[in-house]
Amino acid sequence: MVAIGGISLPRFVAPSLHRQSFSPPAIGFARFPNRISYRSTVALLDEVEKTGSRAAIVNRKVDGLVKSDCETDFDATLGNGHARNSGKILGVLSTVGNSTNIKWHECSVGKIERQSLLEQKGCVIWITGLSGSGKSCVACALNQILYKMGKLAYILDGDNVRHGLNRDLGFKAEDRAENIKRIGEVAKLFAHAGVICIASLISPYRRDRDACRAILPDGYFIEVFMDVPLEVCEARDAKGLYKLARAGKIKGFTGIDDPYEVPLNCEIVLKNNGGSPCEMAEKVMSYLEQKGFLQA
Ligand SMILES: Nc1ncnc2c1ncn2[C@@H]1O[C@H](COP(=O)(O)OS(=O)(=O)O)[C@@H](OP(=O)(O)O)[C@H]1O
Ligand SMILES: Nc1ncnc2c1ncn2[C@@H]1O[C@H](COP(=O)(O)OP(=O)(O)O)[C@@H](O)[C@H]1O
Repeated sequence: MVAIGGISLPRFVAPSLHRQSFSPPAIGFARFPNRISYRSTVALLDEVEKTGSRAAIVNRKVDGLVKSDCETDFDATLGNGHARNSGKILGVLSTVGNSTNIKWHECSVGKIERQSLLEQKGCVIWITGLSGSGKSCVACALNQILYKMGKLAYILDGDNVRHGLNRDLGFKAEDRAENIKRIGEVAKLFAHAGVICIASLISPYRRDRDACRAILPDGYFIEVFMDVPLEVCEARDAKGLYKLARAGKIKGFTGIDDPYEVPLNCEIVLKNNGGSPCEMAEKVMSYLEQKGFLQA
């Protein structure tokens, strides 16, 4: 661990911190001296307008950009994939679920361009585990480490999203399924935006987690299991909810009278006594680095 500005940071971030300043990068073209200039951007955009496609940018390999397989996958899962799955394509209009006569709009600034801008790859880190297992602490520690490295992450915390988007949902199985589905879809959009999206929610049912995995390209859904026994979570009881559940004042509480299905083949397992949240986040960082998510 190293202590910088009163914040303890794990070893993982120390080398880069020695080399570079802490300030978050400025936004705008000025930040990318090694990238395409404003003048040539305008020229390219003119060409895009003329040809009506993003191919001008992609095929000219500006800044080494090439449309990758993964982007094709993302495009498919975002729009056309759904239309194709619905089996009903009416010329350029599609029917997706109950949405009739809709059309997918393309833009010349795509995932590859955003990745290049952010110097990272968007993905979803899905942290699952019992209440009190340490999901939020790990999510926050991970977010801090990434921020200090100049990487953009965003946390979708079950508790927080239930304050807004999912405020209409309770804790019955179908409400949890809807909660997880919506957060999965939002997380996919963040990943497509190039952001490292950290979803932290109990997500107790395997089927619901697997459905979120299925809407992302292979490798872009990273499931992290907080492997902390119920007794430990209950002893922590940070919010006093286990006590209420044991007293019968909360019904259907995960681990008490509602099931938690342990992941069978997740990417990362964080065991109880595996160290502080920061040390656990360091393990996730190693995975991200090894898989190339910390570069464009
Ligand atoms: N019945 C029941 N079961 C489990 N948890 C409950 C329940 N009622 C309220 N809470 C509080 O809601 C938080 C879990 O919300 P999630 O959106 O993560 O749950 S789920 O994924 O839809 O199962 C959870 O937060 P965490 O402790 O951070 O996990 C609890 O604070
Ligand atoms: N790695 C850890 N080791 C020991 N205690 C922890 C650890 N991570 C979290 N805790 C404790 O557990 C409590 C619940 O953590 P939290 O992140 O809120 O869990 P969750 O989001 O899964 O409900 C916190 O009050 C914290 O003190």
